Amino acid sequence: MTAISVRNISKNFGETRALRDASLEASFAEIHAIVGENGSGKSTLAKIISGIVLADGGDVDVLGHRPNSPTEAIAIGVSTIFQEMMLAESLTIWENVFAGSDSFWKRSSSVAEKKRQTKEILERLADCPIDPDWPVSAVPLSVKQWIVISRALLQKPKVLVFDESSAALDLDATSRLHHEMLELKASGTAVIIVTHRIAELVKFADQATVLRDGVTVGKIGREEMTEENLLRLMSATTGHSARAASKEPVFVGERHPLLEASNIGLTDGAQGFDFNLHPGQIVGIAGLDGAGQAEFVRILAGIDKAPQGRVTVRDDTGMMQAISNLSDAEANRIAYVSGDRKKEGIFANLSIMENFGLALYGRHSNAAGVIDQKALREVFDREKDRLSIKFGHRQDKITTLSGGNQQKVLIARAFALAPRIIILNDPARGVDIGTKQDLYTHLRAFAAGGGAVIYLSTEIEEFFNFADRADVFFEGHLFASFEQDRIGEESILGAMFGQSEPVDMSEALEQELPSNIQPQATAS
Ligand SMILES: Nc1ncnc2c1ncn2[C@@H]1O[C@H](COP(=O)(O)OP(=O)(O)OP(=O)(O)O)[C@@H](O)[C@H]1O
Repeated sequence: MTAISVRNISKNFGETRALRDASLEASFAEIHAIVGENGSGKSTLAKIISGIVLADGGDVDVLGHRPNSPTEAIAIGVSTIFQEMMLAESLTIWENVFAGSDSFWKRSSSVAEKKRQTKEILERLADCPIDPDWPVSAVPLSVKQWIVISRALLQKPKVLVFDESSAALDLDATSRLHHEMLELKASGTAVIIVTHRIAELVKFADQATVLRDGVTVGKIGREEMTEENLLRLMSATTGHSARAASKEPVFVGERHPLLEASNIGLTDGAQGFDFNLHPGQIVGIAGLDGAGQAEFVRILAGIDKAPQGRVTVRDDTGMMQAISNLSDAEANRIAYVSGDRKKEGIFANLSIMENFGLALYGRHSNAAGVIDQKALREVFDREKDRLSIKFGHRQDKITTLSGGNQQKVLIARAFALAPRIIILNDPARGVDIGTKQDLYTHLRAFAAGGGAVIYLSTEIEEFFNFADRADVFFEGHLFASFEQDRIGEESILGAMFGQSEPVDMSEALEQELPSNIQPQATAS
């Protein structure tokens, strides 16, 4: 039975044609994915189904209605989970879970009951103890994502729309989420999911609608659902799928570490661990949510201070300089790209250009502080071409960009800073597969030129054919380290669950350089 039938939809935002001819048919008891490159119109289509955006043209039938507002959509049984988390940070967890719910449940449940339900669902989903009275501001990004998900699930929807493009969920959490989706499907719900995680989608979606430049270019059923088929349809014009993840030429040069972290403890009194990074090296960082890896990369980037231990970077003269705050990091050309772009990355009220240029003003202004806008625009144009950022005008607000394109602006800003070390904290969340491949190519070229990369990812597949070393965190410390040829799903997953022998990183410091970094032949 058809739950959703939208046909020949068009939608413009000013001059941007977000959807030109989009159609989607989904049944009850079905998991239906919407896939496509960044900016292809996936979120816009999802928002039309949820009544958040109104179509300019075409037929919309959702559960027999054409929802004209989110409230109308909720009233007919549509729940939505969006990319950009809508949470009131100063309120408690339970207040957020039940925000706006009283009108649907007609104040049927007491505060105590709401708290009980919040605790029950969140502990199941987040797999950790939760106090419903905690303020949302105190919980990590992944728990915030679960709060938004719980809010939608508790409404027992007939249609659930899930725009997961930037979901902050690790591997284990993703499988719990898939389990919830399968349960919903079994109870008859039509689950619509917007995703870039093609490899996972192939395992559990029943149908996929593929968008390219605002047009539905195909629908793929369970039997034909392979990564190759999806990628071919998604990127027929760009040929991204054909791009092999080949290794670039490697950096030939400096033998000494560029960055060293010694005796780092993420909590006071913790057993310390060491870490090093050489020029030309790409180090992947993994771990289950809460294992310490996110805190660690923030320390390396000078954002937070290590409770214990010391981070140093070799400066241009060969001296090791301490990194204890952001200005140390900036002075030593360490750039940071956050995956939590809403909290740490973008300034929602500023334009695309302002968001890009903020950190560059110092470099492109004269002695009187006047910014050289022309020079800045040139840098922007170069970076936007490099990362294929799609937008209307430079002066449009950054929030008018699709999620993936916002993320690209932040990556472009990091490159434009001409860093020596780039630290990326799950940067590919919400970024389409073609752009991911481009990002890997840029990062490899950056490393080949003598830069060094620290790349935290919740998708360990990202490390394959890309990272020179993968360091895995477990229970608050660096637990295992794998060189290139040992980077694989089994090794990394095992370590994420604490299943391999911890390595002694102080020994690793003494060891040979990674195989891809050859010492330079010295002319004598
Ligand atoms: N509110 C808005 N104002 C202006 N332009 C918008 C708005 N919302 C979306 N767009 C534009 O419409 C196009 C499609 O955006 P949409 O968010 O639907 O893409 P998407 O496929 O979900 O992308 P992503 O994978 O990056 O999340 C983009 O070019 C985007 O910049």
